Amino acid sequence: MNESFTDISQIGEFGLIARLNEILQPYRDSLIVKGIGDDAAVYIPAEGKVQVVTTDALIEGIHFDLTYVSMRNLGWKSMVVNLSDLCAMLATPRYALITVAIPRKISVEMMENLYLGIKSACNEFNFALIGGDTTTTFGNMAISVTMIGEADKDIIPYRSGAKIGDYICVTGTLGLSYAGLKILLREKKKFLESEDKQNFKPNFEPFLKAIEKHLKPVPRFDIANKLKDLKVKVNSMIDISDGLSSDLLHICRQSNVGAEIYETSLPVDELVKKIAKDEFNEDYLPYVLNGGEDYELLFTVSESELKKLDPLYSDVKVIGRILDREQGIRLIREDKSEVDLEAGGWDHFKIKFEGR
Ligand SMILES: Nc1ncnc2c1ncn2[C@@H]1O[C@H](COP(=O)(O)OP(=O)(O)OP(=O)(O)O)[C@@H](O)[C@H]1O
Ligand SMILES: Cc1ncc(C[n+]2csc(CCOP(=O)(O)O)c2C)c(N)n1
Ligand SMILES: [Mg+2]
Repeated sequence: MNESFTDISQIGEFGLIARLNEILQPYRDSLIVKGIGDDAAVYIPAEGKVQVVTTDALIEGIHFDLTYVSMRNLGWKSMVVNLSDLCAMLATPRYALITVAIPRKISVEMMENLYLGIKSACNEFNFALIGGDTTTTFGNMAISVTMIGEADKDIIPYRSGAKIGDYICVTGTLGLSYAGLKILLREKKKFLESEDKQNFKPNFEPFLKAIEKHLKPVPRFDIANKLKDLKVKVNSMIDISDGLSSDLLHICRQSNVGAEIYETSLPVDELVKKIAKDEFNEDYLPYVLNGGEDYELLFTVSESELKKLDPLYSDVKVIGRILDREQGIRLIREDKSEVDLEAGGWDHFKIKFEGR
C-alpha cells in the first residue's frame, strides 16, 4: 500500500465526520429537510407510499477480512447488503444511516476510501446517506447500516405469501460468491504461510468473476424493477444472503407450505463447478445450496403469472414448486432420488466454516 497513513487522532472524530461528509456531498433531494449535521436527520416521506426499513451489519472477521477486501468495496458492500433487503420487498431505496466502530489500525485515507465506495452505491442506486455514528473500538471493525426505502403497499411480497402450486424462481446464478470467498481465504492462507511475503503474488486471475461477486455484489433492482413494470404478482420474495436452502426454508416456514426444487434446474455458473472440482476437489452442490451472499432474489409466483416472466428468461429461472406443508421441503436429485432440504446456509451461531 503506497497510500499515506494519517492517524484519525490527527483530525479527531469531528474532523473525520466533516471529511467524510465532504465526500458524500452534494446530494440534492428536496425531501431531505436536514441531513448530516444535527442531532437527527429529517425527511419528508413520499405521499401515498409506505416506508420500508431494514438494518444489516458487517463485522471484521465474520463478514470481511481486511487482508483482502479494499475499503472501497467494503463501503459498497455495506450498502448492498441493505439495498438487497429493500429490493426483496420491491421497495425503492431513499436514505441510509451508518454506524462505524473504527479500530486504531484504520487511517483517515482508509475511511475516505470506504466513503468513496458508499458514495458510488448512493450514485448508482439513487439514495442519500443522511446520518450515522462514529466510535472507536479496541476490537474488530464493525459497520452497521440502516436503510429506509419506500414502496407501494399493495405490491410488497412477504416471506409469508407463498401459495401451494406456486413456481419457485431465482435470479442470476448461485454459488459464485462462496466460490470467490474460498479462493480469497485460500490465497490469504498461502500468503500467511509464504516465506517471502514481499514477493507473494496471489492467484486470483482465473477466478475474478467469483471474487468480484463476493467482494462487490450487485442488488437485483434490475429484475425487481422489471417485475414491477411487467406487473407480475409476486406472492413471496426473499434475497439470498444466507444461502438458497436456508432462505427457501424461511419462505416455507412463514408461508406454512412445503416445496420441491430440482437439482437439474439450479442456475450454476461453470466457474463454480470448476472451482469446486479443480481447486478444492469438492461437490459444487453445497456451494449452490448453502453458499450464501449471492444477493440474488428468490421468489414465487402462481402459474397464471408465469407467462409474464418470459422477457426475463435469461435472468430468472424456475427451480421448483411450492407444495403442501405435509409434503416437506425437498431436493429432487439428478437421478430422481429425493432428499430433505436442510437449512445448510450461514448461521452465525453454527459456524463450521473451514478455510478461516
Ligand atoms: N436482534 C434482533 N432484534 C429484533 N429483530 C431482529 C433481530 N435480528 C433480526 N431481527 C429481525 O428478524 C427478521 C429476520 O432477520 P434476518 O437478519 O434473518 O433477515 P435478513 O436481514 O434478510 O438476513 P441477512 O442478515 O442474512 O441479510 C427481520 O425482521 C429482522 O428485523
Ligand atoms: C471472512 C469471512 N468469513 C465468512 C464469510 C461468509 N459469511 C459471513 S456472513 C454470511 C451470511 C450473511 O451474513 P448476515 O446473515 O449477517 O447478513 C456469510 C455467507 C465471509 N463473508 N467472510
Ligand atoms: Mg434478506
